[in-house]
Amino acid sequence: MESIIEVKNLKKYYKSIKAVDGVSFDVKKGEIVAILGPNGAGKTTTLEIIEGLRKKDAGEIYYFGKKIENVDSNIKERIGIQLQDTNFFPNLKVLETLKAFSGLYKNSLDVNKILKDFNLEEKKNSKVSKLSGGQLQRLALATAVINDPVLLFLDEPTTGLDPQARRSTWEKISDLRNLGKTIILTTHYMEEAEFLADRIYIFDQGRVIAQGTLKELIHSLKMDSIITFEINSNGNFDEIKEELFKDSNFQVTIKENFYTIETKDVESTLVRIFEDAKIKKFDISNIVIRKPNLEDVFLHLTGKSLRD
Ligand SMILES: Nc1ncnc2c1ncn2[C@@H]1O[C@H](COP(=O)(O)OP(=O)(O)OP(=O)(O)O)[C@@H](O)[C@H]1O
Repeated sequence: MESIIEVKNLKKYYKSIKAVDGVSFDVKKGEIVAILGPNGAGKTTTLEIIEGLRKKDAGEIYYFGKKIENVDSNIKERIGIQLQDTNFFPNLKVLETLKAFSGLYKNSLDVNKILKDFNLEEKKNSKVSKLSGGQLQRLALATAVINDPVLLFLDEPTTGLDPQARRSTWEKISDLRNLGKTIILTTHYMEEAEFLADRIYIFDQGRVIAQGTLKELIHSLKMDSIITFEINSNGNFDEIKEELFKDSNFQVTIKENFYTIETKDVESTLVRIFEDAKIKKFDISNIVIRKPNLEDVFLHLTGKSLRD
């Protein structure tokens, strides 16, 4: 399938900080690609280099199959950018803001249709400074699509939003994909990448540490389920705590009285846990069996949590 963006061995160093350290990826026509990573992983720097807002130190960038050195006006007409913090003029009204953005392009969509599509009709005469976080985010998305771009860059499109506003932004982004847009977004929410992305690149410390579809990334863990539970004992539990399941081939993590066991065989693992509980006289509570997620992929690769 046709690549809309391709990046090869991109680098950007700030003195000793390797913000982007040899990143390669591509985005194909019609897909949503998520760059997932913790704070400081290099997501924004990567995006802003491709958008032409920062200079690269090394690497190659291809737009629509052609190698480019600068993001020229031809490309600018065909892309839409939502920055991490869009600073609108606070005293400008919503409609005025959209008109100002539409004036930047040769071709732009009808402003009234955009107001409707992004559920901002009621707010068209409100000053930007009076908008809620969710409304501001919708305005940022609306300004990013005003030129009807082929490719959309969304930098952390839902950071700071409450769960309801986040959901509705996700729906909006899905609608844009259904309209045929190609989208690259950054996020540090694994749920966002899980919900939206056709393919995911996991970033850490300026590098791509894993990539694939959600299914492929989870599959790479080679575990089917994760069982967590709490153990309580009347006896001196601390003494046996580390010894429990030591003779098993379980992958066990202990945090206070909470055990996490990764397993390919839920049934036999559960049998073993309850047998041990009976023999060694401890109680089990709060047992949860869940499927692995992107957080587990990240934890396995880096030994740390996405939100540390
Ligand atoms: N202009 C700059 N000068 C110096 N260091 C910078 C600059 N911009 C970014 N960095 C550093 O580069 C690294 C990557 O930053 P970047 O903003 O790209 O990460 P990020 O993954 O987007 O993080 P976040 O999720 O917090 O936005 C960080 O260590 C950051 O402090």
